[in-house]
Amino acid sequence: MDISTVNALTYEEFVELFGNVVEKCPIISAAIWSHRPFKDLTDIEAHITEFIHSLSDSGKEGILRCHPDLAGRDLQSGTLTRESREEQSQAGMTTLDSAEILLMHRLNSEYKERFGFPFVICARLNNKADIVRLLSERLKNDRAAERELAIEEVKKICSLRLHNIVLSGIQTKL
Ligand SMILES: NC(=O)N[C@H]1NC(=O)NC1=O
Repeated sequence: MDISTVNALTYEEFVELFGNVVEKCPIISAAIWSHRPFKDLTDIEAHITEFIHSLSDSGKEGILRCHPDLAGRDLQSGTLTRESREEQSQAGMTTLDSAEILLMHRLNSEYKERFGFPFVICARLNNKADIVRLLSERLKNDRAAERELAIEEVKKICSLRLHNIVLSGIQTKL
């Protein structure tokens, strides 16, 4: 799919296609649609980044709260979004043994208790061991630093989702 195809999408088509590039935050694609025509994919990403950075701290934390836990309840009950399921599967979260699931639950709860939002990391860029190590390490950060770090991870997830949509040409959805 080239950029002229993207620029020709109606608002409804655009949100249908890009609505989940930031997990469960279709408002972001709804907002950036009005910035068409986009020069290229990098331009779309820049508008998404600008939107996210313009949010207050509570707005950024709201974005983080839209993310499902890694190896959490949604994964166990099969209610993850398609994108999240694929990402969690790629990071090995779908094949944890019961001790590893318990460890993830314990660390996720500890993290949420401390920061008030879930631990977010780009699962496609990390394996199981990285995730457990970074979850433990990031628990030591202060809330402001952790919020910013987690938002950087949201941007990485978003970038990979965007590239996936455009490069794999999910034309069937158009
Ligand atoms: N909590 C969390 O990091 N969730 C996610 N990360 C990712 O790459 N996909 C997700 O759903």
